[in-house]
Amino acid sequence: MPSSPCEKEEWGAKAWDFLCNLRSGSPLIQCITNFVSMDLMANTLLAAGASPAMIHALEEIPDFTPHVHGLCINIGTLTPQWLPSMKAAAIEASRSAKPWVLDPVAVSASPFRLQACNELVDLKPTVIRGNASEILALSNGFSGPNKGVDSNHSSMDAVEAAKSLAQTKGTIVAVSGAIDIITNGTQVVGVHNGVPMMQRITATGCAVTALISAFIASNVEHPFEATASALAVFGVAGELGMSKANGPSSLRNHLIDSLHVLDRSTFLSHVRISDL
Ligand SMILES: Nc1ncnc2c1ncn2[C@@H]1O[C@H](COP(=O)(O)OP(=O)(O)OP(=O)(O)O)[C@@H](O)[C@H]1O
Ligand SMILES: Cc1ncsc1CCO
Ligand SMILES: [Mg+2]
Repeated sequence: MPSSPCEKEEWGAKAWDFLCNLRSGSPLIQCITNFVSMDLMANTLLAAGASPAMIHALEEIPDFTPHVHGLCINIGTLTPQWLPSMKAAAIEASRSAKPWVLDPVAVSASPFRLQACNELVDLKPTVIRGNASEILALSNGFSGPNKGVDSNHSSMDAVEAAKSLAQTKGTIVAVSGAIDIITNGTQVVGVHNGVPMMQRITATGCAVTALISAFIASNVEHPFEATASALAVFGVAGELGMSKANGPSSLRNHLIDSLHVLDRSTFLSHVRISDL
């Protein structure tokens, strides 16, 4: 459903305020993530104004995690050795009332991955962010052949699965794609920003999940709106970056630069968030 001009302005102004809160507060975000995404994720957080820390040793969780503002857990290159750190950090975050986000990368690739993901979901992430194939698989408890870490579904195919997952698990669910879908089980919002070439850069999804962690850590009273805002800011940075890029490699750099210099009027003229 297209948004009214008033609704559009309200969402844009809110999303900008949330980015300002992130920039002024510079939250410390712990990321336990896959080897592919570490660089882009850390640089995305820095460009947005947050402070990333890729700390994953089980021995360090009790000392470090209580001091972070937000946590991002991503199972992209999961091994049995990493899972205890992820669970310990999630438990510590919940205990100290810090928001955390789960990225269920390639959840259907194996029963091991699905089981690990289900165990992490039971530790009550504030937000789950995946592509459409991942959210469909997680919601339906499906493990079987899929397209690895990439999606072979449209985000709109996953709206009901996302709502059902949000309702049964009591979390916010975000599905990335041409239209990013954000739901808390009742309300559904769409973000119509971004460019298709963002899919041709590995770990843009992982990076936006980390950005969601920083947005919800900086706006703890409003995790649903902050999640939509993070996706909109990242999408707008992609659009601005694309206007200077020649392909995926230069888009990666221009997206980071655009996120760093993003100003209010440019953001407000590009942001497209609406109720669905
Ligand atoms: N067709 C599209 N048009 C506009 N933006 C898109 C499109 N597809 C993806 N995006 C944007 O690209 C980013 C990454 O989303 P994507 O769904 O590709 O994540 P992903 O599959 O989890 O990626 P990865 O696993 O490589 O990190 C999101 O910000 C999303 O909004
Ligand atoms: C390519 C790839 N493989 C495992 S994680 C990852 C990064 C994108 O999700
Ligand atoms: Mg992904």
